[in-house]
Amino acid sequence: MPVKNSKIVTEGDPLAWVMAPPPNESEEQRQARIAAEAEAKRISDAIDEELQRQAKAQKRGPKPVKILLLGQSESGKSTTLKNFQLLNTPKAFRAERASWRAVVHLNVVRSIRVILDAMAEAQAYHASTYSSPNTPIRTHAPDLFHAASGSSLARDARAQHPPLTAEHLKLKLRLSPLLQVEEALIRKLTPVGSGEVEATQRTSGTGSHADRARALDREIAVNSQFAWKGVFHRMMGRNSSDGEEFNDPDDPGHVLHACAEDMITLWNDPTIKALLRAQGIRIEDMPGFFLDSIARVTHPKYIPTDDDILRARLKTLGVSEHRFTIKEGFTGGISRDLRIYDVGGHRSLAAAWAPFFDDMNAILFLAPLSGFDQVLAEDESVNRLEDSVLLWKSICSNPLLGKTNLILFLNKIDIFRAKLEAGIQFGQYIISYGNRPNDYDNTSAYMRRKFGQIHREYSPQARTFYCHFTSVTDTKSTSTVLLDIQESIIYQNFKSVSLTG
Ligand SMILES: Nc1nc2c(ncn2[C@@H]2O[C@H](COP(=O)(O)OP(=O)(O)OP(=O)(O)O)[C@@H](O)[C@H]2O)c(=O)[nH]1
Ligand SMILES: [Mg+2]
Repeated sequence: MPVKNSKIVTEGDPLAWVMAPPPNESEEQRQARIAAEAEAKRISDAIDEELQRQAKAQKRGPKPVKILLLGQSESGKSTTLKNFQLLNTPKAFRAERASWRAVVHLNVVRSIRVILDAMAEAQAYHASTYSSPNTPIRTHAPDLFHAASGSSLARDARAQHPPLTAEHLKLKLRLSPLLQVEEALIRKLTPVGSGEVEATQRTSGTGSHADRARALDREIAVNSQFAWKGVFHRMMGRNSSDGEEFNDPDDPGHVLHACAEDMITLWNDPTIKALLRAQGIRIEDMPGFFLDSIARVTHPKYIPTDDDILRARLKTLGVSEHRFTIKEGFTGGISRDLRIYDVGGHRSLAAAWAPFFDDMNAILFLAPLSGFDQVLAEDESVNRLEDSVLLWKSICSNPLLGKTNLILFLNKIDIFRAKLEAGIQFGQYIISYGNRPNDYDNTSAYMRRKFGQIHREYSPQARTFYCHFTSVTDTKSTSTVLLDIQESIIYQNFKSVSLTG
């Protein structure tokens, strides 16, 4: 019987033929099949019901708010992310403090290495009459504004290397174990597959001969924050986050502690300070500067503070998504999912990310104003501020991002101010600024106008220019701005007054 029926049913319908019961089915088999089919249908209905419930819930629930952080390397993207974490998930942020200890240590060692390299260059200079040849370097950006790389300025100053004494050379020798510490820290921070060590420039980057030599130095970049954090959690004692000592006898922190006094002596030595000045190196403006706190950060019981974590420098590799739930109260009673995307700002990639992020509610673009007298680590013929302007232009003009809100942070204004106050002439690097006053108000307003002009001219369709002068290592002022941004995006209602401060 079933054979006949199934034949009739399957005619012209291959799918029905496949689904049809087997030709010689017994009554017992038929019952079992019908029971199995009923069970399968029950399960399938339950799945459908769940899917429908989820779809309804998703329709009802507000969409997640998505923000992409963009900007050149060292512009402050990851630091801004840390501010979002501190604002929305302070407990989780603080629970990970101990993991940052090694990063701070690595930063200290790198700063000391910059000094040791500068000393080596001074020694070489005094040992011979060698003077470096003038390498041709592009001095201006033709289309936007004229920006000089500054190499010739640094070259002039280098002629005044103060001579080093035997005491200096002894100090240099005693600090050499730090080089092994750097290796050990790098190995620990980059478990297999989680990071990469790349050639990069560590100095303030005035493009001098010294900088070119240092371009061969390495900076580590990590892919997944969790991989390296995990390693350090395992290294720590049980109550480490409360300030317990590292229990591991191989902890590189022990060597740092042993070298602390020598590092302090070196950093405070007037000849060394003069030497750094002569070579145009401003360590205090470099990322991850902790030399004014050596005793504290090398103490065996040292646990980084919020400020230390924000100042610690660890280069980002790749892209990472960070999820938060914005708590009720911030958003007037509703709770919303917030997703922040942090990408590595290496030059070859920064602009390439953009098209993958056309569904962002906002792009937060960081342009460090302090880079006006620096060149890129990746390409020393390019002025950093000029590079930021070009990247900004490419984001503004990208048709895929035409409807995305762009929020500009003119960042690192603390370093920017310090440089101007130290007498570094803005107009000497940003040639188009000419000889207008070298003060913060005029120079910052000039740059804001430049970025605003590009935004206006290159946006595919009209949109508002949101700009803020920031120093994202300052958590207090940054949290006010970020709160404003979170709320503005949620309500699709940017408060231009508070954002264009
Ligand atoms: N003084 C000062 N330092 C800052 C400021 N913003 C960031 N920094 C420091 O600059 C360094 C680089 O910041 P990051 O946030 O790591 O830069 P990034 O844009 O994520 O860089 P990549 O990961 O290489 O793309 C860190 O050591 C920060 O502490 C600022 O406004 N002022
Ligand atoms: Mg980063």
